[in-house]
Amino acid sequence: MAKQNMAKTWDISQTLRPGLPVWPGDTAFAIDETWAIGPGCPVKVSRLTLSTHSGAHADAPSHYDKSGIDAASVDLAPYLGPCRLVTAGWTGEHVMIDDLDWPLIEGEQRVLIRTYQAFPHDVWDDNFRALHMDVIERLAKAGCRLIGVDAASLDPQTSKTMDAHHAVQRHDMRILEGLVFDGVPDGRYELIALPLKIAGADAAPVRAVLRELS
Ligand SMILES: Nc1ccccc1C(=O)C[C@H](N)C(=O)O
Ligand SMILES: [Zn+2]
Ligand SMILES: [Zn+2]
Repeated sequence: MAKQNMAKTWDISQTLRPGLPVWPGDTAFAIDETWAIGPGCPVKVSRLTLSTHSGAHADAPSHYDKSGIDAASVDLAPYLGPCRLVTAGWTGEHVMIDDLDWPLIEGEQRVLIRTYQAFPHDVWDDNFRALHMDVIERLAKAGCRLIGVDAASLDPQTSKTMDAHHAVQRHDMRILEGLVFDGVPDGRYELIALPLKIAGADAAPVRAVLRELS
């Protein structure tokens, strides 16, 4: 039988590992052995300790909305389907409306925004580029249901008002953060990034993948 051509895929997830850069003060990633293979024990089993916002993850509405639903309750449709990866300019605390190519974005239900030329895998970046809330409003008007970023948050690290998250809340959009776009060309892909089904969680890790559209 002819060898089936497999569609090209890109893993856009961070590796969850000890030393993973996390939000200042948040829970460090740890993995510990509960059992080890040896005499009388046929298996290795480990225990994970991690923040809900570790690595590539999906915020649940409960992260920014006191009456918001948890990660186990979100509909999966936004996290699975065609998306557009675009690159914002490289300067400024916020990605502004003029930093994005709106004719490419118009009509896209899932929009991924690259702010890093090279993802900071091994250091925490206090100055990641946030999205101006006007960008969220314009994305919602353009039909966007899910926003994905390579930054650690949609809002600046020092934000107390969480303007971008609350604009997302107003339009009931969904969020992916901590994605890694290095080596992935701008363009249209199939996004696969399903949040783990964790009851009560304000966010959940995802194994985020982009697949060539057939
Ligand atoms: N771990 C945290 C602890 C406190 C405040 C924010 C965070 C974040 O990680 C930011 C989050 N990813 C966000 O959705 O904005
Ligand atoms: Zn988050
Ligand atoms: Zn967030």
